[in-house]
Amino acid sequence: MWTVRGLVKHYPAGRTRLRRRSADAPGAAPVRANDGIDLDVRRGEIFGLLGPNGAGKSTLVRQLTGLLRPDAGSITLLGHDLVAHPERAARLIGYLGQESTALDELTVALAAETTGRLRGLAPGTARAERDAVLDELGLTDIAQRPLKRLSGGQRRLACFAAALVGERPVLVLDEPTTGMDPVARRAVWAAVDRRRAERGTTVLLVTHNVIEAETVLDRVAVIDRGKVIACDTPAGLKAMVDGEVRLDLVWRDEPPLELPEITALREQAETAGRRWTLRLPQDRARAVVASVTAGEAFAALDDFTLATPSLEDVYLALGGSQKGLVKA
Ligand SMILES: Nc1ncnc2c1ncn2[C@@H]1O[C@H](COP(=O)(O)OP(=O)(O)OP(=O)(O)O)[C@@H](O)[C@H]1O
Repeated sequence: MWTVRGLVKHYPAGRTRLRRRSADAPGAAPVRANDGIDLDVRRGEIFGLLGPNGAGKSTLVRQLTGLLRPDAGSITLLGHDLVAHPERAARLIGYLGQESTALDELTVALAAETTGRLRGLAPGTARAERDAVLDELGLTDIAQRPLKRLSGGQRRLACFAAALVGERPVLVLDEPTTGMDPVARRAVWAAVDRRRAERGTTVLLVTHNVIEAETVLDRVAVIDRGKVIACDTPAGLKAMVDGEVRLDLVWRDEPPLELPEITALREQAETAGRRWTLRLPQDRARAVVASVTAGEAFAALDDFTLATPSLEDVYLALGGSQKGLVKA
């Protein structure tokens, strides 16, 4: 129902956000933010875009929602050509972007009601939908507070509520749960599930949060440097690194490098301060745990954890260009 083929988007050199210094150099190349993206999102699915900072996710989403014109490629949503008719996206998609500045001056109730009115609801219907959605998300008590006086998580939830008013068949959520507490997160996923079950709503979700991605997504496209480097169910992707485990060792102070087994481990470890992360076959991990917990090294160890692979490990196994997915 949502088909994307050969999508390309360049930003001119010199207007780059993250690479400003190199882009200012004379002759700097334009940024190829999306570099030939193909996607097929099915009706009723919760489809994720996962990738590190600067991978090109927001650029892709802005094109998919008709806000940014691609340099090349095609986008069709529910039979509509969104490259030729980007204005049609607003009738098909409820979009929650990363920023809420447009709604910040309004109260929670007015933000929801106004969104409903802008989407063509009659005044009475907009008010009724507003009340229902605020109640569903537990926002009734703060309905009369302006968004700019709320905490980051509350503001995010209020914007999510507004995006739900005036039902659209597709929801695009760009990191919807950032800053939310667990109660608010659960309310978001319950609201998404309900719409999918009752109306077959399709959801495109941009996320950095690996745990959330693994629990809520039906399928996920891993994006790196403007390309889709893998696309499958979370379980399908994780099967690629089956048999590997992640071992984290946290040293109290300095690692005991006088011990040869520890020096050998350092070669394979990714280090971040006192933490060493190793990705190892299961039996090798067991042997390493046995040696660091039984021997002299144990006294120097503050903590250790063994974990099954996550989508982060999949990203690294696929040759991802960054050290990981986690937002800096
Ligand atoms: N308006 C812009 N002008 C110039 N370059 C841009 C612009 N927006 C993004 N870029 C560049 O395009 C690339 C992709 O950025 P994009 O924001 O799409 O990534 P992202 O995956 O959404 O990152 P994040 O997770 O940080 O939001 C980056 O190199 C970025 O610096």
